[in-house]
Amino acid sequence: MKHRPATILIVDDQLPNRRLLEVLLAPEGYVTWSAASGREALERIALEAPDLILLDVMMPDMDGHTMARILKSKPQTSAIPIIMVTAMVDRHSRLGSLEAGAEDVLTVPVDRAELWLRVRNLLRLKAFNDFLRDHGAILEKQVRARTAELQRFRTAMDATADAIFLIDRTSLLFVEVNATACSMSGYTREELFKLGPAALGGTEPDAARRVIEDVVAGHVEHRLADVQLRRKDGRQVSIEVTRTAHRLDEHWTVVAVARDVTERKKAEHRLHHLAHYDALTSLPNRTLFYEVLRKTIGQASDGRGRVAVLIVDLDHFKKVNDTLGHAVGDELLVRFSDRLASCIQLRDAVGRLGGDEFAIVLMQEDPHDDVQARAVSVAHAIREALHAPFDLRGRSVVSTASIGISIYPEDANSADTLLQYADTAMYQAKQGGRDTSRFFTPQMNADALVRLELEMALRDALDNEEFVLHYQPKVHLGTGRVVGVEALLRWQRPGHGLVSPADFIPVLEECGLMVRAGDWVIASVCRQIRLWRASGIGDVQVAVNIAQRQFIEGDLEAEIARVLAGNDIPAHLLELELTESSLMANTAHTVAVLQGLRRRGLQISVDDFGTGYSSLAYLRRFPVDKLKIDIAFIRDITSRPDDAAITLAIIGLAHSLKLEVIAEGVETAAQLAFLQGHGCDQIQGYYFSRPLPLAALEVLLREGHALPPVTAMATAADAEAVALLAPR
Ligand SMILES: Nc1nc2c(ncn2[C@@H]2O[C@H](COP(=O)(O)OP(=O)(O)OP(=O)(O)O)[C@@H](O)[C@H]2O)c(=O)[nH]1
Repeated sequence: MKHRPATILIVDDQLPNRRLLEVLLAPEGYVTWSAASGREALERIALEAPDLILLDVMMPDMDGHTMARILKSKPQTSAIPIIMVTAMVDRHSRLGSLEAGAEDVLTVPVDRAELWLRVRNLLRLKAFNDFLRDHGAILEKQVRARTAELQRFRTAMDATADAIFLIDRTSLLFVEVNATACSMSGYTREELFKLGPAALGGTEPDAARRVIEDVVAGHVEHRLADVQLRRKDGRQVSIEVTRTAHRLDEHWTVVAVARDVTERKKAEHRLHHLAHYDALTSLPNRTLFYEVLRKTIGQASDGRGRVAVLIVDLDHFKKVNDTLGHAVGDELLVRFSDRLASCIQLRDAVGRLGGDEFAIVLMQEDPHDDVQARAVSVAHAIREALHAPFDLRGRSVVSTASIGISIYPEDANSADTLLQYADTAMYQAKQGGRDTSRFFTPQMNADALVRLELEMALRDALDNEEFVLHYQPKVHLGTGRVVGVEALLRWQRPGHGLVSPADFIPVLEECGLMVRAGDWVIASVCRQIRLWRASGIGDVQVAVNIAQRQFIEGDLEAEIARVLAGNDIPAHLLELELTESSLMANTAHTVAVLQGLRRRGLQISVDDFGTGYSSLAYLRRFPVDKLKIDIAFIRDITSRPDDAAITLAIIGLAHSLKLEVIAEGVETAAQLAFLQGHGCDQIQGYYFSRPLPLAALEVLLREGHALPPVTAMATAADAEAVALLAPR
């Protein structure tokens, strides 16, 4: 760029002086302006400022000093360098010039070289100062622009509805946040700067670091993530986050933009609910029920389980609508759906398919669970539940239902077909006169009939005193003597003889009669103990089996206390046997009940031990006196090393916990010898005695049958030779 020549204003009242200076400066290429007085000079400067002023000190209207002071006092002119030109050479005069603001003083006659040098130096100084001033102004402008830009950026950041968090990769701390981040999290900016994503996400720092590293590596860039943000007040906010990584020099920063989606999630949830649940009954609608059925079938197909589908349709529902009105009809549907739900278990599902048609899916929980039998029980329970009239706005309404049942996999493999077949079966139930149920498969209908008869007969059995108790002795291996008996429930079914417990106990459980039957057993046993004490037989300890339901329903402890007191017998004569699995279920409550019973002096033993998953540590928590080794281990104890090892482990475990051990199902002398040889305390089994009816047991007790003492039974071969029931 070509520089413009410097402009120099010469101020002197003497024309020759001005001319002389112009002439002297001309060779240097400067542009010179002239003024004959201070006033004229000021006017000229006001038009355009020169780069330098050569100023005469002595002038008539305004002397040089005055003019210099004026120029230096104004910001527009203070930077113009002034050289005073004076004939006065004394120190006082020079200092006066400098004091007035002049940068330099030249004395006349002017030396050409000195003039050039001084002018040049001052012009250079001025140029440098101008540059500094201009540069400062530019910098200042840039800073102002940058600040404004940042301010705009921050305003924009703060104005967005999304929360923005800048996270430092190394420290995992927030280094910048916007206003929404503060309002969303409930923290101030300063508080947030001490936190990082782990604190807000409620995760471990390692997990947060993995996420940040993934973002930096580009694995999750721009992907939306649904996360829960934990506010300062502890509330959770559902947010949707996008994260991007940015690198500046060696530093990585991750920008997380979070949007509060709580309202959207709620709306989605509401929509989902509307789309999947029936508005009247709040039950799953056809769509959701179909999904549940499909999933249940999927699970069953993995585990080779069975599934039952029941379609339940109210009979003549239209009449209710027509006679009592639609609103009453609606109310009946709601109340009926409540009763339906009470007929199934937690793991089952019920839905409303539409109108007065409902559906139920029953799932098999374990291999012993018979879904087909349960379907019969549930259908029966639904019909029973409908026996009580509905009180609908003061009107008593009785209703019945027709039920159709299909079974996976016997009838079909798909949800559609199963529903269709259950519907067909339901239609057959309607055809069959309503208020009944039908399976899709004829054979299943026959089975259902048998099962229903069994259920009905069992209900009568309790009222008609058809149950009896048999007793199997328990023998102490140290003394060989009978130390107690186990009471076993038997059913003397009229016209059928003695029914196997395996056939009726599960039905008792399924149709909810187990607690009543259990109470009957406890009452009968206690009465029997009292009778034995009154007779010559004396004290006999009797073990009764307690079902899991007896712990859950009713007040077992109070019931037992009442019966013991009613018969005036000591508590230690009653022993309770629980299976390992019922002990493990519902632990807190079970432990409390057992502790109460044990404080009263009852003996507690764990039945079928070894078939569950009890660990030593777990067992310690239960108040237990005895472990009964399951028959499954005893059966092959002398031929299968595994069973022998488990039996030995149980004996060792029991003794280390100061518990007694009893082996059940001992049938041979070899089994007996093994158990005796390894310190088992008691046995029970056919080897000594089968379960006996009361009269036979009383003979055995009176005659004092016993096993020979342990020393006489050293080996298995010896044991075989020992008389089975040697009289004492
Ligand atoms: N109150 C009420 N009625 C409904 C609703 N949805 C359907 N309905 C009525 O329920 C009745 C269903 O009738 P159906 O099941 O075909 O016949 P039904 O009278 O029950 O006779 P059967 O099923 O053959 O024993 C129809 O009258 C429908 O209008 C509802 O949400 N509320």
